[in-house]
Parts: sequence; structure tokens; C-alpha cells
Amino acid sequence: MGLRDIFRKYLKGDDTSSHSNLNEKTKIQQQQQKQNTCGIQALDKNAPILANISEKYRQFPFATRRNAVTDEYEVSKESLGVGINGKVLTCWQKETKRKCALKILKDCDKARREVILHKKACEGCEYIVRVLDVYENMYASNRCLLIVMECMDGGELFNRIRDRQDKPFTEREAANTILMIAKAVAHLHHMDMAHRDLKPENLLFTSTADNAILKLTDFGFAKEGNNEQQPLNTPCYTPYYVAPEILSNDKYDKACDIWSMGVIMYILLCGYPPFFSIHGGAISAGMKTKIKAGEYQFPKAEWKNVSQEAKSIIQKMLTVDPAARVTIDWIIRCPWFTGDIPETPIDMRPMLDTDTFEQTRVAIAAANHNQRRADADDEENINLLTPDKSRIAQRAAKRQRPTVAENLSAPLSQIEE
Ligand SMILES: Nc1ncnc2c1ncn2[C@@H]1O[C@H](COP(=O)(O)OP(=O)(O)OP(=O)(O)O)[C@@H](O)[C@H]1O
Repeated sequence: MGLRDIFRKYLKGDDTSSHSNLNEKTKIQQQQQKQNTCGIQALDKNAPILANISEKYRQFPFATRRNAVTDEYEVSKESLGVGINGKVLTCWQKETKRKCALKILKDCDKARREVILHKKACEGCEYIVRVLDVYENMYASNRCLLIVMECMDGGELFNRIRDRQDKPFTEREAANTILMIAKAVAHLHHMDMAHRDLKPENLLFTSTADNAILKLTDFGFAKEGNNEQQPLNTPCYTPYYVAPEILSNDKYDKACDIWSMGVIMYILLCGYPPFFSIHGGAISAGMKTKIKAGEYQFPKAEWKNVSQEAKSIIQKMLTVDPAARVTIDWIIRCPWFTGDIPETPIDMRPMLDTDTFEQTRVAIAAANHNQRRADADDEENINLLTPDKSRIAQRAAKRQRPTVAENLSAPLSQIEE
């Protein structure tokens, strides 16, 4: 049995937890529908600065609006996506009828940092989701920041590949996709910013058209400058994409984006991640060891038709020592992107298997939520769905059988072929 089949088997292996995860997701969505647009209110012009906002974030470096977002936008109940910070809703600009996306964050330092960095990053780069407006409003009795963004109608990276039935994904397309990600990351790194949460859920297509552009979003963990004496106490990560230096609690910044890109590139070329496991918690000790040692393989079954050049780029991206890892400028210059790339079809089904992939995301989000709540740094950024998500997290923590996410977290060496 090849690694692709093993990955597929373990994705599908845990029916009970899959169902409960699906139910939890439905519950989150129902709760969101209830909470949605009702109760968004203007913020009084003279409302005092929140006591918990630190000096650094008191002033936005751009104009925000304090009138209700509903003055200019029709806010729908339709949810475009579920993130750990809550909901992203569809809205329409009343004047232009333009479809947009609305992300609501409880106002606090972390939310302000996200908005400020996202707005700054999207200027001058077509590969980063545009922030159109920022409102300071009241919502569900909380002071909130409402980010109006361009609507990415093509959806998330893997969902688009999965939904495409007509032709298989190829190495040529993988190169085009990675190049768009690389251009977004290059823009950030050149402005001395690291994204630090690069994953397929944060990579969205403008539309479903063939020539759609892939753009990066979610600056919730982005960091500017080289202020390295203050790493997050408990780094947040999605197990598949986490860089070894984060697991070792070392300083981490731009180089961790390169590692995550390496993982995404690996998946795009074979259909399963370089590091996954079948036992233990959301990220098992065995999986951590493998990531820290940079131990992964290019099994012949899936990799024999992939170009040597692509493999070599992945190897350089997945270099354990962040100082020795290639930089984004090196990656951008690789001839692989522009050269004669094979049209080898890639079987993405294991990773993209419709339901299991969604359920895995929910389980990982729940596990991460647990971790984030333990981090005093993040404590104040409680999202508007906290009660529901806490329940999922508690349930995930108590569950005897491994969840789907947990299934994905055992080292490859533990898998017997
Ligand atoms: N501009 C947009 N257009 C369309 N869909 C979007 C847009 N922004 C976000 N989404 C959808 O909402 C989901 C959650 O958005 P986002 O990642 O910004 O939220 P989050 O709460 O910070 O998530 P995370 O759990 O990754 O930290 C995305 O994965 C995507 O599916």
C-alpha cells in the first residue's frame, strides 16, 4: 500500500469522530446564522479608547469608520467561511452592488494588529486579499472591528482543486500556484513582514475562472519587523504546516513561511502531506520528532513522474535549520516556474476527499482553539463563537478514540505497510 492510500485510509478511518465533527460544524454554522447581522450598531463618535488597547495600537494608521457598516453594506446571513476567530459573511456594497466579504473580530490589540498589517500588506500586491474598509462598530454588546474585504468567489485552494472534475491537476499547475503564493510571500518579506500562518485555508481564489488569481489572507499571526525577543508564548499552528523552529520554541519569523510553502508544494505534487501521523493528539510526539528532524520521503509510487527540480526545491524549503533554508528571493528565481514543466497528472484525492478534509479542519481548529485559550497573549481575542467552540475543544480533548485530526498526527514510521 502506498503512502497516498495510507493517508486516504486514515482520513477515512474514524467514522464516529467524523460524524461528531460534522455535527459540531453544523452547530457552529447554525449559531452563526442566529448571531449574524442582527445587532450591528454604530460606535459613538466620542466612545473612549478601550482600556485594554495598548499605546501602540490606540491610533489606526488609516481612517476607520464608526457609523454602522449596514449604512453602506447590505450584510447577508450567508457565511463564506468558518475560522477560529468566527465568521466571514457575504455583504454587498449598496452603492456599487459589489459583493464583498465581512470578517468580524472583537476589538483588542491582536485584532488591531491583524487589521493594520493586512491593510498595509495588501497595498501594492495583487496576490494579497484587499481590505476595502474597516469599521469600528458594536456587535453583540462588544466593541468589534469589521473588516470589509474583496470577496474571493473561487474559494479555498484545495476546495477548488477538489471541485474541478474536468481535468486532473498537473505539475505545471502546481508551479503556477506556488508562484502566486511566492509572490505574496515575497511582497511581505520585502516589507519585513512574516505571515506565520500559511496554509491552504488562507489561500483563496478570486473566482472559479481558469485565470483566477490566488491570494493570501488572514493576518492574525502576521508579524512585522525583527522584534524577536517576544515570540508568542504558545505558538499557534496547523500541524501539517508547522515549521520545526516553532516546535522547538525558537525564534520564528519569515523562514517559517518558507517551510509552510514547502509543505503546501509537497501536497500539491503528491496529494498527501510530508508529515502526518495516525496516533496520538492533534500533533503527536512522533510527528514532532519527524518535523524537527526533517524526516520525510518522496515515495516512488507518487513521485516517480515528478521532476527532480521540483523535489530539489521542496528539499531546500524543508531544511530544518531556518538560517540555512532558502529565502523567498531564491525561490522566485527558480527556473522551475518558467521552464518546461511536465504535464504529469497528480492524484489529489486523498487530501481533498470532500467530507474528511472538512472534518479534519474542524478538528484541527478545535485543537488549536484549546491551545490559543491557554495563551494569555491571545486570551482577549475571544471570538464571538467561544461557547460553541470551547465545547468542541473540550470534547476533542476528552475523546477516547483519536479524532480525524489526531489520526493525521502520527509519524509515518509508525505506519506499517
Ligand atoms: N475575502 C474572503 N472571501 C471569501 N471567503 C473568505 C474571505 N476571507 C475569508 N474567507 C473564508 O473564511 C475562512 C476563515 O477566514 P479567516 O482565515 O480570515 O478567519 P480566521 O478566523 O482568522 O481563521 P483561522 O482559523 O485560519 O485563524 C477562510 O478559510 C475562507 O474560507
